[in-house]
Amino acid sequence: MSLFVIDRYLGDEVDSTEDRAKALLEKLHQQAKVRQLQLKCKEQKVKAVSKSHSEEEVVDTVEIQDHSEDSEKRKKSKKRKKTFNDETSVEEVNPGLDAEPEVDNLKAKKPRKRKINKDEQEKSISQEAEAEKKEHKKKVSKREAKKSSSSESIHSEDAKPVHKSKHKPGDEKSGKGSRAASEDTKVAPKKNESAEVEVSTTQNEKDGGKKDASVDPNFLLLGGFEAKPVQKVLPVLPQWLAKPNLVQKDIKQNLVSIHDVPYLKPNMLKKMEANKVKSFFPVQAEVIPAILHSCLHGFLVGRGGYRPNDICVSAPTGSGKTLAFVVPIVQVLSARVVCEVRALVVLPTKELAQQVCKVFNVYADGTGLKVVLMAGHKSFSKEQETLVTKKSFGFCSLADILVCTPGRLVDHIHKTEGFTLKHLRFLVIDEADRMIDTMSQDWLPQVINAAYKVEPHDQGMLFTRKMPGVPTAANYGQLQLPLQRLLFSATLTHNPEKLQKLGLYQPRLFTSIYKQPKSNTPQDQNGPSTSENFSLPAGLTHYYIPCNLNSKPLILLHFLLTLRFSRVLCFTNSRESSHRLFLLIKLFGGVNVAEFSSRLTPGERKKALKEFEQGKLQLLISTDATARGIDITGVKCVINYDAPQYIRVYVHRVGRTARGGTAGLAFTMLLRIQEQRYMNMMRDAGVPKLHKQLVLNDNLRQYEQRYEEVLSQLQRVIKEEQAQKRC
Ligand SMILES: Nc1ncnc2c1ncn2[C@@H]1O[C@H](COP(=O)(O)OP(=O)(O)OP(=O)(O)O)[C@@H](O)[C@H]1O
Repeated sequence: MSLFVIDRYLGDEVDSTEDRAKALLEKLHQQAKVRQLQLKCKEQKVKAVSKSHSEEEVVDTVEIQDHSEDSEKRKKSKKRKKTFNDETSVEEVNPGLDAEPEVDNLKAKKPRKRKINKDEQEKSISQEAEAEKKEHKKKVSKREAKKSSSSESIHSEDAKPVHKSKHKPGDEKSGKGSRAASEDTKVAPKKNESAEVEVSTTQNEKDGGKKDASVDPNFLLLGGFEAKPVQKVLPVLPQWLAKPNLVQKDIKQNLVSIHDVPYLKPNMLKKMEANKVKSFFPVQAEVIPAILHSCLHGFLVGRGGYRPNDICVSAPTGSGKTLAFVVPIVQVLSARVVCEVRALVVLPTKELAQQVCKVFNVYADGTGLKVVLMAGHKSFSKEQETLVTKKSFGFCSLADILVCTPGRLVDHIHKTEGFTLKHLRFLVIDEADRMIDTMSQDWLPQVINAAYKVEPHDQGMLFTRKMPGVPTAANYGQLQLPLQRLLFSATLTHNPEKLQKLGLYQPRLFTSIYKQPKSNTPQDQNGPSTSENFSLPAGLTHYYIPCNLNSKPLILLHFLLTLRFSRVLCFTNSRESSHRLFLLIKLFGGVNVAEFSSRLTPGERKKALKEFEQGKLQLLISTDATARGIDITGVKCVINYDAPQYIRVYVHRVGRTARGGTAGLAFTMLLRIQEQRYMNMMRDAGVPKLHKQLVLNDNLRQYEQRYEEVLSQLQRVIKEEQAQKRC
């Protein structure tokens, strides 16, 4: 019989956990022992009856186990074999009874059993056997029902091993352990187990698996592997971008007396008054003290690991950003003893570099500071001469403040002997968004490498600068010069990915583009959006003029000749278009006009700008070369003869008027086909309402005849120019 048991077990060995099998076997073992005790007390006849019952029971039990162990796939067969070999000593098995109570019963009944007669014994045994049989049948039917049930019953099967795996192997050896093991299949799980059970059960219910009535409530239900809705990941801006320092847009309403701005020295205040600057514009009132504060503890040495915050400024065109860096740099550097390049200002164009250099010269006058322009306006060798000089003891710098374009700067870094940026304290990047776009030229990493370059003879020197790394005591134990980056633009990107290219250190953002969060949603709490959203001068009024290709030049002539607009800056999208329009207006006559584009030599461009500024020209026709940063006083009106393709271009073009808190007009000529796209672009960028300016055909008729004549002349002139070019 026992051999049969073993064979059946081995043959049908299937999935269940080791623990569960052990516990079950332990239970069977106990029951067999009890049975043995009982059998010893019984007569031979009774034994035979009992044996026949037991045989039936064993078959049942084996069947039950076959069912229950269908899921025992992970059990190792070796171990299993061993366990069942041990079991071979069990002659009879009665799996339906709980072991322990039976033993107790037996102990109590033993003395009495001797007295009861054979019939009574037989009766009681057959009753017992019947009861056992019924109980087994019940269990078998339950298990079968469970097996046939859906995924829920699979979960319940899975649950059992989890529950049982909590047993300590040692416990199973003792009787107590065996009871614990047997009880464990029915008793509610311990604290953390119950959590698992509850979660899985509720999940199961949630998942729509209606609880099968046939499932034993004592079994664990695990599972709930249903796909859950994936939460959308919202972009979160870094704190410095999400919560910037707000700069007021309206200049006139927010002027701050120069005496109310902290950290300014009397010398500087005097100089400002001498230049008729009595109040600071909002951006200056915010940024100047911030830069000066970062230099309070000496501009040369970063003590105890001190490294100043980098500063980013995004303020409208004409809001005074230039003075916001010129004033603090000049004040701080005027305390220097030895002339070294301590401030480097990088700008995208020659004209801009010249303009900024001029402002530095005004404020550095009388301080002993040397301001040098390096933008390709002189030959390379002449620039080298203005940068360094060779003395008996080595090279000496001739510049404290260097204003340059990136191309020329990189050339000098590599080719000018004795030129060093090792003492650089301020790196100013004006028109920073444009400069980020030109980062593909790799100029910034080259500047940074030059600033942190350590030459052999520098080793062990007091202020040798190391490339900033992890802030440790060792890294900051040494005194060194801090390098601070200052970024300025009217259209500075708020895109952290782009700004990351600049390797900013704990930056502070000063901006006039800031939307207060409307709600508590995470999107709104992120502060300004990273989408292209710009602020424009408060004094600027925007118009658009619906037109067609033929009426465009006539409308311009109407503005100049009839409406008598003066100091008009007119933008086209290409230098060819610029030149053609310039020739047309010139041939038409009656307007003082000049052009500004890369067709002209730097000298011709300079002359054109100067004459326009002096009011000698009524109209300056330009490409986007003058769109950025150029500060021409008195520009009353900007006309976009060709509609700009990008919002940044629009912002910079129209920003040539309404500067420094003054009023200005911006007109854009739009073909019917361009209108919708243009309006969408303006709306998305948060540009204030555009006014429609209609020009009646009647007003243009007076120019039509002359215009026809000029067109034929224009063809001829252009042909001549092309012929000259070929020669
Ligand atoms: N505090 C001030 N008081 C009077 N005028 C000022 C003051 N600050 C700047 N300005 C004048 O305002 C004009 C615009 O200044 P600036 O060129 O610095 O503007 P910006 O912000 O750099 O413009 P853009 O973005 O176009 O380069 C200049 O003519 C400048 O002289």
